[in-house]
Amino acid sequence: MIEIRDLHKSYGALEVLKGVDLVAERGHVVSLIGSSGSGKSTLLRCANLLEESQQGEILFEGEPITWRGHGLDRHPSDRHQVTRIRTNLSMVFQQFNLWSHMTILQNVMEAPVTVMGRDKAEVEEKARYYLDKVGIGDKCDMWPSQLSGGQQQRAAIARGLCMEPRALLFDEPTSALDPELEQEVIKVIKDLAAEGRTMLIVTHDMRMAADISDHVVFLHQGLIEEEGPPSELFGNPKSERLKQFLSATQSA
Ligand SMILES: Nc1ncnc2c1ncn2[C@@H]1O[C@H](COP(=O)(O)OP(=O)(O)OP(=O)(O)O)[C@@H](O)[C@H]1O
Repeated sequence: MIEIRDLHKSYGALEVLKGVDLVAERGHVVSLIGSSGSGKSTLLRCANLLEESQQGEILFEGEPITWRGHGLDRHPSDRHQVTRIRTNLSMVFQQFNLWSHMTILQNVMEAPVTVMGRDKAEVEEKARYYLDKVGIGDKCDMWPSQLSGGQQQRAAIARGLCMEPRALLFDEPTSALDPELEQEVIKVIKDLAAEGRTMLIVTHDMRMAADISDHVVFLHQGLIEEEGPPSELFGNPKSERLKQFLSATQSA
């Protein structure tokens, strides 16, 4: 379970998150929707300790993981804790960030072997398993540049999975995919949630949010305007802002 309580985040004078409270239950898929600039990615980045928040708390399975005061990654013991948290709460980025000088298999194995110190042979077995699971088991020895955008995205998901995290944070997981591949990625995400992993997903794709989510959160200018099960949020939106947002996305 991920719990976010009264989270505030500013970039200089720009207040991006203004007191966000959110709960993602274990094994649930929670989608974050909202206009560009509403703070969705910032919220994910705070949960993955890529950003420091100024106020509030984030708890992962009851443990506070909020970071504040002395800069991320500076102190060796902090670095250790950051690594531990990131391996439990793995993030899949909008840009795939695959290492161009490593094969797909090496990319997927890198963090578990070099950062987490796991046994190489075991990691390789898992890496191949997860690459198969996302449908690119035959691309292990290729370079990222030899893969299509959708295949690179799936490699990035396999890389996140190979760390065997208890939660996955996705920033626009299907943005570069054609509809068929999008369905494959959606299936992977649903399977992972069914295994008990918690998923927090930022998306502009309302169809996907409706299909995949247990809970949908609509952010507006750094605050939660409305949240609930997808059937309610999309079927019977209450806030005028959400109604406007949904009709704008439908006509886009
Ligand atoms: N590193 C940064 N430094 C300064 N401002 C930033 C930084 N990152 C994000 N912002 C600003 O914070 C606000 C929220 O950005 P964020 O990326 O969280 O929004 P978003 O809802 O994910 O948007 P989008 O849907 O366009 O991805 C924006 O106004 C953005 O310009």
